[in-house]
Amino acid sequence: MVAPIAVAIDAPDIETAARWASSVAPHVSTVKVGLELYLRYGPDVIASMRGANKVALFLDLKLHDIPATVAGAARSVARLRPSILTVHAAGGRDMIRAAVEAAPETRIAAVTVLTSLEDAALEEIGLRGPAHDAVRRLAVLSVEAGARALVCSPHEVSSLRAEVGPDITLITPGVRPAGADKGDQARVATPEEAIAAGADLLVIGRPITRAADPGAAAATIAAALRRASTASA
Ligand SMILES: O=C(O)c1cc(=O)[nH]c(=O)n1[C@@H]1O[C@H](COP(=O)(O)O)[C@@H](O)[C@H]1O
Repeated sequence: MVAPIAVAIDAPDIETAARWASSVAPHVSTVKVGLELYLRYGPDVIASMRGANKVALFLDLKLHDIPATVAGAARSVARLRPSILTVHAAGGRDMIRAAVEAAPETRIAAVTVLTSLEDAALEEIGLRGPAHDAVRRLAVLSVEAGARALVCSPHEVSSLRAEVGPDITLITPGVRPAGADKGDQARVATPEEAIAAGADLLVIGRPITRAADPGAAAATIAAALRRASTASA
């Protein structure tokens, strides 16, 4: 059984991306293409990720603009049939709704507060914190605007679940196996903690892609999640 993990394929070139995708694909449900690859290669990178891999495609463009522009952008990429497309919740209610209406076949995921930000950073940019409250505010607004998925850190998952119910997909980056380098992530937890908190899909990049063998790293995390779910059953 594949694990509910979206591997962030943040690779510098399409050859590396294709190699990482095919090595992790047997172990995970999803691969995520973000700005680094999409801005360089556009739709070609999506085709290359799909290739022979039977994985869902998560397109992480974090759209954030006026509603008409976001609607146009969402319409442009909807024809690529990504299973998930991200927008920034901070773009506001009308912008989120515009994306949802423009891409009805795609699950629009609203990014609440980036997992790289902690409370001091929120204060600096003038977003009323603490992070936990800002995430809740943005999540409620996003769901009211029609978003069916939310991106938050593992720290906010259990309270968001209580707030938005079982039908909204909760996606958490900021995931680090015990002992792994946090890098630029601020609000982090282990894969087991994120799933126990109620996350539906874990976004994991560098702990897998920067390992000597990305396929083995993905398999190890997937096995740890299976063990944790058997132990809690
Ligand atoms: O939307 C995202 O996927 C996202 C939102 C967020 O708040 N934090 C965050 O790290 N991400 C993405 O998740 C991935 C995390 O990668 P690693 O830090 O390497 O595991 C990157 O591709 C980020 O762009």
